[in-house]
Amino acid sequence: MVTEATRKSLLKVRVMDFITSTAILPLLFGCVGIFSLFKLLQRMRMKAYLRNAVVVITGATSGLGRECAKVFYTAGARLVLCGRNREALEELTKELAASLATKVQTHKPYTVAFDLADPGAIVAATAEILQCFGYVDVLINNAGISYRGAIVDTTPDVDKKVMETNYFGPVALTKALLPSMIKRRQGHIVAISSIQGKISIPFRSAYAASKHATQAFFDCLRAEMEQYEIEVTVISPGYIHTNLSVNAVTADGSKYGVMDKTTAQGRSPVEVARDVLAAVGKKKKDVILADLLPSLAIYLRTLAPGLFFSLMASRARKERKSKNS
Ligand SMILES: NC(=O)C1=CN([C@@H]2O[C@H](COP(=O)(O)OP(=O)(O)OC[C@H]3O[C@@H](n4cnc5c(N)ncnc54)[C@H](OP(=O)(O)O)[C@@H]3O)[C@@H](O)[C@H]2O)C=CC1
Ligand SMILES: CCCCCCCCCCCCCCCC(=O)OCC(=O)COP(=O)(O)O
Repeated sequence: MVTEATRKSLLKVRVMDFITSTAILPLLFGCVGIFSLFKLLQRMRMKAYLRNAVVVITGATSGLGRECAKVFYTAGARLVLCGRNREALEELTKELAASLATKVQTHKPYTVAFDLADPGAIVAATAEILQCFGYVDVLINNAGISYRGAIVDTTPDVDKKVMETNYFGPVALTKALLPSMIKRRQGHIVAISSIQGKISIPFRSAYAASKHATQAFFDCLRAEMEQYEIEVTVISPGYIHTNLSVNAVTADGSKYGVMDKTTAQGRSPVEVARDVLAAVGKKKKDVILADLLPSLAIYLRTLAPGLFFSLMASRARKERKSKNS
């Protein structure tokens, strides 16, 4: 009588016989080999692309921008670090110079301080940026502010401030740098958007609007720049543990000043910066860096908008209730 255990071991033997007697095993090894070789070549190409590249990072004084500065510096990029706070930029430059030796040659970064929300400052800043190395290979539009408030309470000045910082500023800087990239037929524009550039959640109107506008603008840019071989990457992260919520602006224009639980529980900016480096190195076009639920929510918004809107309305009700209690 054949027991269950004997039947299982017989089956195993037959499967092993099949694998060894056919071409499956060499085929399997071949596939793994080709895949590993492909990955190796991809990594080598990525490293070569970033080594010595002139990379401009806005919002380099804190959070994700600061961590991006570190990973791009370590990858051998020639950096131009931008932000409003000159001292913080200088401090970061010193910190980078003092960091441990890397395999590749590193370069002392330049710093350019300006306010992205001031349209008058962008022309002068662009000239200063171009003076650093003579050209720009990669522009990372990272700087941004968030917002918390109900639409009915929010002053138009707050809507404008968020749009100036997150949308009009990066758009103006990008446009100012494009002619030199087009002339060289080389360049890469990166926009750090957000999951909220793909879906809108309650009490974030100005922020979500600015990020949706960012996504739309840079998608148009990608299509228009293809003829010049200029790359455009839009990156949409979920929550990251930075000071974004602390620095957020509220309905009346005051600082929110609170580290939200969602922000505190967000991904480490170090990890996200590594993902940004990989996305840029691989010349990705559109990248979502978020957990399963926010990623699924994007599909839900497209495939079942009615259900998505009900979920957002219920979220708004809950948030209003918890604020009033
Ligand atoms: N944290 C998160 O959960 C998420 C963040 N993001 C995006 O990541 C990007 C970086 O934010 P994060 O690091 O989290 O937040 P931080 O508040 O830590 O950093 C924001 C950066 O933007 C700069 N900045 C703000 N306003 C201006 C301005 N008017 N002109 C010039 N620079 C300015 C700040 O510099 P200064 O020193 O001048 O204030 C700072 O360096 C933003 O675009 C944000 O929308 C996207 C998804 C999730
Ligand atoms: C098929 C099943 C799908 C189930 C979907 C359920 C819907 C869940 C809603 C999830 C909402 C996620 C919001 C994520 C927001 C986010 O990650 O924002 C990133 C930021 O930019 C953070 O900025 P903030 O200032 O808001 O902290």
